[in-house]
Amino acid sequence: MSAALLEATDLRKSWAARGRSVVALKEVNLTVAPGETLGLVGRSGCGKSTLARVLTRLTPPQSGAIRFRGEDWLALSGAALRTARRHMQMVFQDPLGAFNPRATVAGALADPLRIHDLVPPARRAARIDELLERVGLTADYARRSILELSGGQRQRVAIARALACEPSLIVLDEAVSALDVSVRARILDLLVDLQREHGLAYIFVSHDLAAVKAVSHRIAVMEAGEIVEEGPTDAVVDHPQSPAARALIAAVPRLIREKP
Ligand SMILES: Nc1ncnc2c1ncn2[C@@H]1O[C@H](COP(=O)(O)OP(=O)(O)OP(=O)(O)O)[C@@H](O)[C@H]1O
Repeated sequence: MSAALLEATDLRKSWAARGRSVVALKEVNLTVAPGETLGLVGRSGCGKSTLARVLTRLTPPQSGAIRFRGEDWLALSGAALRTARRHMQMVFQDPLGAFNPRATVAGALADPLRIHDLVPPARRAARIDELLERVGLTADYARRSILELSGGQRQRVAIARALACEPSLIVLDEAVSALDVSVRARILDLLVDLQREHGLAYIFVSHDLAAVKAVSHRIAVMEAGEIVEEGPTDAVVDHPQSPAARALIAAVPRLIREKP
């Protein structure tokens, strides 16, 4: 039996755009172990978001296989898929698009608790307070509207909503890219703390190698729909082998590169 939490094999995906076909993924293979962060990095348009969407089953691949928690993930449907989905959560760059803008924070966090029947109704309010506390927000945020939050606060609520599902894997697609540097650093610290506490695995998708380096155990470098390099974070950052990895490293300011 494989020890991988997630194992993707030979994923292929093309998009139809303006009458022609764009190959976004060509035979992509990757694995993620329980409790591990795989950083997925590459320049704009290389296929990172497509891969994130295929792994989370927001988009079907043309071919390939995905095993998640020992199950054939692409074969699940109906009630079995709805039940299994809570184990793989996704956080996007713009969480506003992922929330009902009219919802309150409490409403947004109550949805997964109710849908997946994770805590009895009488315990929900207390669980929402706990989740807010876990992401560094006070309980009085529960009453606020999603619209009145800052980008960083909204991203914390998006992470809290993912945590509410008690997932084994969170796919974060450019989840900190829109935040200013100090907020970004605090969210990255939060992700690392949550991983230690809950044994979560992450796929951390970003074009920003400095952010990827800060949180990842391993890095996979994508170029034109393929993973062209993959290895432990230090090996990829210190001794990049592929032109794509070298170009990404050259683009990181020297002070960040040399930070311990
Ligand atoms: N819904 C879609 N319809 C048509 N083409 C798409 C669609 N989504 C992505 N593509 C194309 O697939 C390729 C890969 O795009 P993708 O968004 O996966 O890259 P990315 O690495 O995430 O880029 P970025 O960092 O800019 O978000 C690009 O050529 C893109 O134009």
